[in-house]
Amino acid sequence: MISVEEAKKIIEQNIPERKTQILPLKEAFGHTTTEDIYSKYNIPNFSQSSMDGYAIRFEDKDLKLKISGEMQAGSTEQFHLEKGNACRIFTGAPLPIGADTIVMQEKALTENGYLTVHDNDLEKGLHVRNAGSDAKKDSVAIRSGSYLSAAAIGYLAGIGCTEVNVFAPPSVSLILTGNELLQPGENLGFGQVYESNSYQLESVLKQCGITAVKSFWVKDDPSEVEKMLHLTISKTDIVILVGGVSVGDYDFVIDATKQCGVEQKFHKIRQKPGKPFYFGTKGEKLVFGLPGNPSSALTCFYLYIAPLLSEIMKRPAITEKTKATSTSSYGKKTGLTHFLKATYENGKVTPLHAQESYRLQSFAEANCLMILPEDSEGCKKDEEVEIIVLK
Ligand SMILES: Nc1nc2c(c(=O)[nH]1)N[C@H]1C(S)=C(S)[C@@H](COP(=O)(O)OP(=O)(O)OC[C@H]3O[C@@H](n4cnc5c(N)ncnc54)[C@H](O)[C@@H]3O)O[C@H]1N2
Ligand code: MOO
Repeated sequence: MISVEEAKKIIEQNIPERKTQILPLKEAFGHTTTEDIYSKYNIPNFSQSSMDGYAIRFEDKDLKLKISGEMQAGSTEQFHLEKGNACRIFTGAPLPIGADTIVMQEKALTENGYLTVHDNDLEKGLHVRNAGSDAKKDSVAIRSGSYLSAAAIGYLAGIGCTEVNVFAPPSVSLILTGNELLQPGENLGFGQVYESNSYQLESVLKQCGITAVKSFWVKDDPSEVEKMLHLTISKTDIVILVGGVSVGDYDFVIDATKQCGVEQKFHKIRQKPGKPFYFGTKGEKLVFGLPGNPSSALTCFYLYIAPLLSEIMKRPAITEKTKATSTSSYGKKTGLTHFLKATYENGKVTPLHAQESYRLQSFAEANCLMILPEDSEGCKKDEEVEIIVLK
């Protein structure tokens, strides 16, 4: 058995080469750019008004100005503003040639086609959006390695971009093993268990930006497990087997990985939950074996697979390590790192009541995992501990 830190290091040493992908802009949310993106145009492409009002020459502000024209958003014809004149203008409309300042209509009086300005705060250039102020023609609008937030997608659309080169999400297969598993919706019979791992894992994979997930169910039958592993390794970048990684007579996952030529990197970690976690590789393909207990499976995912996916796709992490003060004491034996389902608020962390790995009830309430290191005997009330916040 290896330590949590050793397991993390081994996974980091086996990160496959990153792939890139060109995506239509509307599908690129949450991805990270692989190259600088240039603006083909000055944005805005013309100087424009940011208010409904009147365009004037600043030097004319104290004169009675003749309103000699009108510009609305979408006007494609240019208008020349002569000295001593004003032009009616609306938000987003091009500034007339010669105008340099916008007077808000609330700060102007009009009478018989003439305008007087009543704005003590008027400055030259007020309410003018200069051409190229949001992006300069032929300059970098978004740097390589930028996370594409909703705002970034909007900004790229605003400079006329239609597609972007991003780090590609790996494709993932989930193989759920177990004769006892039943789909939610069916009547639960004696000895049966609702299959919940694919639900939580597909959800958290989605949170990690992975939508190309295929889930397969196989019985506890060595040849079925092997056949499915063989098929999924050939078709996807990452295979996650769930259940059947322990030492029982019907746990066939480790044998199947051997039969499929997967090189074992580790099996079993000194941690609770998730002790029998498995990791192996076949070429660039990664194979994980998550323990079947739902709480163990999800904990291992947060600890090891989520950070790996963030690294592959250069996305922000979905967890964050920080420190907090424990509101209660918690005792444990030395030898395993414990990850307790807990709640975190205002710098304080409270371990929840149900820590057994078959239970998801406390996990459903938790917003963090409290870390009690391998060599510790737990923590005391008011002691500072490390936690992993689940975003
Ligand atoms: N003699 C030993 N027995 C066990 C050990 C050990 O060290 N020595 N380790 C225990 C630990 S810790 C864990 S964790 C489990 C892991 O077992 P497996 O990965 O082989 O998982 P299964 O036996 O297939 O299932 C465990 C448990 O989880 C339920 N399960 C499985 N898949 C799903 C699913 N998709 N949805 C919902 N529930 C699922 C399954 O019904 C079992 O109750 O091994 C211990 N044993
Ligand atoms: O480690 Mo197991 O994952 O405790 O139930």
